[in-house]
Amino acid sequence: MEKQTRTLVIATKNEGKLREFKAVLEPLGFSAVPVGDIDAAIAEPKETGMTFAENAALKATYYMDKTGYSCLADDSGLIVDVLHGRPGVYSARYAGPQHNDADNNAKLLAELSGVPAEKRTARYACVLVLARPGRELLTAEGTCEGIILNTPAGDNGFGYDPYFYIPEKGKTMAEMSLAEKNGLSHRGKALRKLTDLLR
Ligand SMILES: O=P(O)(O)OP(=O)(O)OP(=O)(O)OC[C@H]1O[C@@H](n2cnc3c(O)ncnc32)[C@H](O)[C@@H]1O
Ligand SMILES: [Mg+2]
Repeated sequence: MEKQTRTLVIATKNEGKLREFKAVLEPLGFSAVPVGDIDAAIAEPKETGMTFAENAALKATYYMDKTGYSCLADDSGLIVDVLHGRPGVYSARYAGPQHNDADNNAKLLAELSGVPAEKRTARYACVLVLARPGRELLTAEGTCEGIILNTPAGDNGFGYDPYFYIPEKGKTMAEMSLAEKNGLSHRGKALRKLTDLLR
């Protein structure tokens, strides 16, 4: 019973997200198991929602139904002001369905070409949904403000992190350790809210 309630299946196929989840959840006594370890054959659901919240709920419910476990899903993305919120919910597939970080970053830079630094404001947003058999969904969200650089810096993180600069820290998210990123990121904030709800 104890173990059952403390195991969280992480409903993501993204290794970068999984690393961040484990770093926050495991010290709090949760065992964070990627859904691929439960059943590698489960196909990814189509993310048909128009919002992060809809897609996070869709993924959490889908994987709970497939596995029978409590499943924690994350839907997140990059919101760029001068691009009217793009890529937003399409962040993973901005440059096409292949989910390629390099292609997505190249497209982002092309869209921002000629835009001066002061107009390159952006934020990351994350919505987490925990689906538990027979219970209501739990939701938590977080955001993190930054500026989109023209040249990448750092090798940590994933996705848009080498271009996502945090002025207060004087570095990009890809220049931060896992712990430092989790301390201020959209996902870290959402995760702390969610684990508070579980106490
Ligand atoms: O759906 P799952 O399987 O969780 O994995 P995914 O990568 O497809 O995840 P999303 O559908 O939520 O798309 C989120 C995209 O937004 C970007 N993103 C989100 N959080 C990020 C972060 O912390 N650092 C860099 N890029 C991030 C990145 O391109 C992600 O692929
Ligand atoms: Mg996805």
